[in-house]
Amino acid sequence: MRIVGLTGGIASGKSTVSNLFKSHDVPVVDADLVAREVLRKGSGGWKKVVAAFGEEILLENGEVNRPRLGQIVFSDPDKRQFLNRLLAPYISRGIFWEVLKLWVKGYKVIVLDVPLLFEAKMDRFTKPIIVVWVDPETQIQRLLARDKSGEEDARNRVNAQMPLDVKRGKADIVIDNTGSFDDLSQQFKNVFGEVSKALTWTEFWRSRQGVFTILASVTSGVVLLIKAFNNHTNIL
Ligand SMILES: CC(C)(COP(=O)(O)OP(=O)(O)OC[C@H]1O[C@@H](n2cnc3c(N)ncnc32)[C@H](O)[C@@H]1O)[C@@H](O)C(=O)NCCC(=O)NCCS
Ligand SMILES: Nc1ncnc2c1ncn2[C@@H]1O[C@H](COP(=O)(O)OP(=O)(O)OP(=O)(O)O)[C@@H](O)[C@H]1O
Repeated sequence: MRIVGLTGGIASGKSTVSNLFKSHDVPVVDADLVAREVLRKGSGGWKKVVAAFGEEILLENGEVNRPRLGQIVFSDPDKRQFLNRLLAPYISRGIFWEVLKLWVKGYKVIVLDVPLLFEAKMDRFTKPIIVVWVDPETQIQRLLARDKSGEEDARNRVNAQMPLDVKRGKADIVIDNTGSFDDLSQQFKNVFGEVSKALTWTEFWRSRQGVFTILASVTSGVVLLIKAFNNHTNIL
């Protein structure tokens, strides 16, 4: 199995590239969606965040007011680090389960779309690492056009992340998304060909996917044993 890392900056085009992978039947685990789940009302992450940031970050229905929490953490690096530390274990666990489910289903290639792949040190588990790059001005313009949240908020969000040029330096494959959608599709064709090749054994172990495979095998073995035990005791 190959776990491909897909990262970049906010609004650099990760979801657009994810959609191209999905249209080629390659499943994508989206860290932003996992992060949303771990903040759902009543979940472990929600309880920690409410205890730390207070009930003023909640909507009337008890869900987290995401724009409000966003304003707080994207304008204050300490609070953002604090939130990251609170949620990181829940997000990593959520991603692990999503990958495990796809591994059990027998998928040979899985893409992890994680905006903070390097910051969260998840790059260790992925090979190759694809960085979707755009120049800073295009990034801001696309972010403003998409989120309509104002220039200050947009710049705060961009500045909250590792600079895209640094991420580009850490990539195995760079997709330059400064051009048109057609341009992106053309680059994607080459990337897809590269990603579909099998990993060599050295790449497999160096990227720690061997560790994941062992962990996944043990976990699914334990789950099967628990199920068998439950069935057995029900019969008794
Ligand atoms: C602060 C929150 C509530 C704001 O929610 P909002 O709906 O406005 O934004 P959304 O979640 O859609 O994120 C949009 C983009 O912001 C960037 N981003 C999100 N969290 C962070 C962060 N902690 N640091 C830097 N960039 C971030 C990512 O590029 C992401 O794609 C939310 O982003 C959040 O819970 N962040 C912490 C969890 C996290 O680290 N998520 C990233 C997954 S790796
Ligand atoms: N090549 C392109 N030309 C024009 N617009 C583009 C191009 N690629 C992406 N976009 C647009 O830019 C915006 C950001 O793209 P996308 O949502 O894919 O970024 P993202 O990296 O997933 O963002 P986030 O980190 O916030 O999840 C979207 O509105 C998308 O339609």
